[in-house]
Amino acid sequence: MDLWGSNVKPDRGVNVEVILRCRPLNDDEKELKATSYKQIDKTFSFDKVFGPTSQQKELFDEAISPIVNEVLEGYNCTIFAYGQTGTGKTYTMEGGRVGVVESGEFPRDVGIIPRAVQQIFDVLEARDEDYSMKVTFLELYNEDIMDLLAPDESLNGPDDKSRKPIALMEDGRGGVFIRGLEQEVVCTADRIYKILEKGSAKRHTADSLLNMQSSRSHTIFSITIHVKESSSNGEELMKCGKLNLVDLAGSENVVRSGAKEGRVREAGEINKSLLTLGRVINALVEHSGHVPYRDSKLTRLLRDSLGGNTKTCIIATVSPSIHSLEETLNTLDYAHRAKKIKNRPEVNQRIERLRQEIYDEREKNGIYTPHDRFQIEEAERKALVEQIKNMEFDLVFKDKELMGLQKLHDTQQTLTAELSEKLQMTQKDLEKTQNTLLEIEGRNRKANATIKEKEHLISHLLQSEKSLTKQASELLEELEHATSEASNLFSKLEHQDKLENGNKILVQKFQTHLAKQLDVLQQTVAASVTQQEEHLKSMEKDFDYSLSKKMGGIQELTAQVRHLKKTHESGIKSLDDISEELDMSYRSAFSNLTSEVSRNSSALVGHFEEKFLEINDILDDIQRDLFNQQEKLAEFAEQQRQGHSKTLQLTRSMSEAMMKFFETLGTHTSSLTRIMEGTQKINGQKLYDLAKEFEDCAAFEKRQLLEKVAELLDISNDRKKNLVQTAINSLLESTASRTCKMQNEMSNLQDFSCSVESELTTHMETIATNYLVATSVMDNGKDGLEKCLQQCMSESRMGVSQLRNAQESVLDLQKRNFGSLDSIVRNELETSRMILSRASSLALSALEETGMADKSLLSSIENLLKLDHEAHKNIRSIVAPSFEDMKGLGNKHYHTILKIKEAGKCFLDEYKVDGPYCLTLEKRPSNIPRTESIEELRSPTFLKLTRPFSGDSSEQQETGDQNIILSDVCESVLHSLNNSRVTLTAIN
Ligand SMILES: Nc1ncnc2c1ncn2[C@@H]1O[C@H](COP(=O)(O)OP(=O)(O)OP(=O)(O)O)[C@@H](O)[C@H]1O
Repeated sequence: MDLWGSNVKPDRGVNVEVILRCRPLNDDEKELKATSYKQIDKTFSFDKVFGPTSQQKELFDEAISPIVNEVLEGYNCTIFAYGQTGTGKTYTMEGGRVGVVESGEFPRDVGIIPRAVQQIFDVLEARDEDYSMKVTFLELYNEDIMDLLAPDESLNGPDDKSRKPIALMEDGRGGVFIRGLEQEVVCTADRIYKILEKGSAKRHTADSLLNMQSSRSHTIFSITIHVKESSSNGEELMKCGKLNLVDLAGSENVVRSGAKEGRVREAGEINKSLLTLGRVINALVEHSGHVPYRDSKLTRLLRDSLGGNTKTCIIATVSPSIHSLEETLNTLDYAHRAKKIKNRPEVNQRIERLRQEIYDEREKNGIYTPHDRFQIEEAERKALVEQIKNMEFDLVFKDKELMGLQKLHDTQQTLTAELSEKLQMTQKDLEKTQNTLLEIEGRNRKANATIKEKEHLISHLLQSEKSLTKQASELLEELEHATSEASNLFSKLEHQDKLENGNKILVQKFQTHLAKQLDVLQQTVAASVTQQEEHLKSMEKDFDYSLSKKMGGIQELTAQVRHLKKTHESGIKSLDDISEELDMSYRSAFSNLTSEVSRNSSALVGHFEEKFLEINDILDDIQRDLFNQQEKLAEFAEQQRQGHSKTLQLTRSMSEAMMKFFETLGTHTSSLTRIMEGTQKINGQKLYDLAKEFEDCAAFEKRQLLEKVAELLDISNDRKKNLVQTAINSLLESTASRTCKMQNEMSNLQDFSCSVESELTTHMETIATNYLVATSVMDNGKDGLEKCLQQCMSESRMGVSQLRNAQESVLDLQKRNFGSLDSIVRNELETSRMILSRASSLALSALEETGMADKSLLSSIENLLKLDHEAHKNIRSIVAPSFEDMKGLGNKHYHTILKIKEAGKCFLDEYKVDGPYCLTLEKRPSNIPRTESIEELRSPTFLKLTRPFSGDSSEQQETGDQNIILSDVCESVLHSLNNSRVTLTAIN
């Protein structure tokens, strides 16, 4: 008869409860800042979740306390702690030391087990019911079950090799039991704490990278409670509840846990148990027919808790560190799947018949049984003991067998794993080898095909070579012919080279001649300019000198005239005085009148004569001075005229020289153009001849070789033709463009010469007009000056004649007075008075006239001076621009010469750009045999393209393109010869 639960209806299936607990960051993780805000799109749902700040009490009260109550109701309950190492499984299950419990409050880090124990005792004590409590504490290490409550004397420590594992037995009803497992009956909570502490100390631990005190085993702490209750119908009921508290080993992978040597197996076993646990969970979730409980001892022990009649709670512990992310996700996935497992919890209860039994059992005083039942039971017991003994014997045998089989199975599994690994490797190797084989086969096929192709080609080539060898001798002759043609061509080129050299010398000569002529011209112009400048300067100097001298003379004249005037005035005054004296002393000194009058008259006449003579002298001086000036002016004018005419002559000669030079330049330019055109024509003709000859030769070759290697030769000939044609075209193009450029330059030069010529003519004309203007102005000045001088002279003459008239009239009066002195005494006074007054008035009028004449003379002199100044100014105004013009002309002339020189240089450069090239075939050295290959012909020893140049590196660089083009021509000739695979005889 089933003692427990046979008369109890099973509860409806309930899911495994899953709680998630995340521990806080430890100090190392805080230092490493191992948090992350990386978002992972995965959702897991759990019954309860406890964060890093959650406390032990909080977790117990909210999640575990109800389970403990259910245990007290007679249910079997299991609480697992599952998670990566170091995530707080042991902390959650056991926690810190309990120590001394004050006023029923544990220290805050005390875990589930002590708190559950405390709750059980509290409830049972409060109910005041009969109960008994037993605890077991076992460890599953490397698939061996160890009793952590075994007496101390059998153990020497956690790693004691003498520790014997205890056997896990089938109970025959699908369940298991552990033979020899110590069950300790406990009456107080303290006792349990001690047992727990002792057992924990014996547990296998090791330091791993993730936890300094890492549990290397699974532990199961079980509390079994028997409680006797009275039912409503007065019957006594016995309820039996069992609480399994399972602390699993870390679920991390071996590598990450840093398992050292010897610990790998340990990790493997731990993983094996956990893997089996995972498979069992999967099978239960997926409702597979077979649940592999038997694959590990852990699953065999927890069979009831997974899919059985036990209420199960899994506490999944995780770390908040980013470094544990993968493991955390695995734990979450594992726990989430486990949540789907359904158990069918049942209450373990039976009707109390033997209260005494419980009492005895508790008190350990034996059990009271009625006699009849005792006999029956005793018989049953004996039979059962016998049966058990037999069974135990069988079991031991079977256990041994099983262990042997298990070991065999394990060895087989390892072997299988190794073999499968080897198989996989071999398969990979095979695949690789197959691939390599395929590749090699492919290559082989290709190589075979290539060999066949090459064989075919070789045979074809051999045939071709034979035929070519035959042709070679024929071609040799052809080549000799071609060589002689080439030597002809080279001699032609040499001739052209000579021609070009002659041209070059001509150009150089022309340039030196041009330079010389230009230098002479420059010197002549400079000399002419300086001479003219000197002339003008001396003219200016002379003019200044004459002007200053004239000024001195005029000033002297003015002073003398003024002196004369004063003298005249004083004479008149004394005359007046005398007449008045005469008048006053008329009556008293009439007798002395004649003598006095005659004396006075003679004095007057003498004075007049003297003054007249003086005036005459002065006037003569003035006249002489004026004559001198006139002569000098005439002389200056003549000199100036001569200077101008000389300048004109020089300018004309210069112009003629320039004209001649430009004519010579034009002739040379046109002759050069003609030479260039001739050269171009000759070049074109030669190139045309060369192309024609080449084409003929190529056509001939083509005809000869067409039958044998028609296709190859076609391509070769076309290529050769194209090459030669392109080279010729480009050469022609370049020659034409260069000629065009040269013609342009020539026309530019001619235009420039024309413009210079016209400019020169204009300048000459301007100079001539300026000269004429200057001459006419000079002539005009001279005429004006002459007129002034003549006027001055006539006025002086007039003055002299007037003075003479006055003298004559005075003398006449004197004569008349002397003749009729006696007869006209009385009337004489009147007459004398009249004469005197008349003389006075005449003197006054003469004075006035003299003053007037003086004034007019002075004004004439001033006018003359003004005219002289104006003439001087005019001359200066003419001379200064003449100077400037001369300088400008000199500068322009200098620049023009420079430009001409530059143009000459440009012309020479241009001529050089199109400089001669010559293809020289040098003489074969005597030490090389006549039948050398074409490759050696390519060597510069035999054939080279040279271009004579003046040694200027820049010139060489500038003309590099022409070199390349001609090189290409030469290269193409060589190429064609090379392609023909012929040998060349000596070239001389
Ligand atoms: N919730 C928590 N609050 C505070 N400290 C904790 C918490 N969980 C774990 N710890 C601390 O983390 C460390 C590791 O915890 P524990 O040894 O319990 O991990 P474990 O999962 O049992 O590891 P293993 O599988 O290696 O045995 C301990 O020092 C423990 O005190």
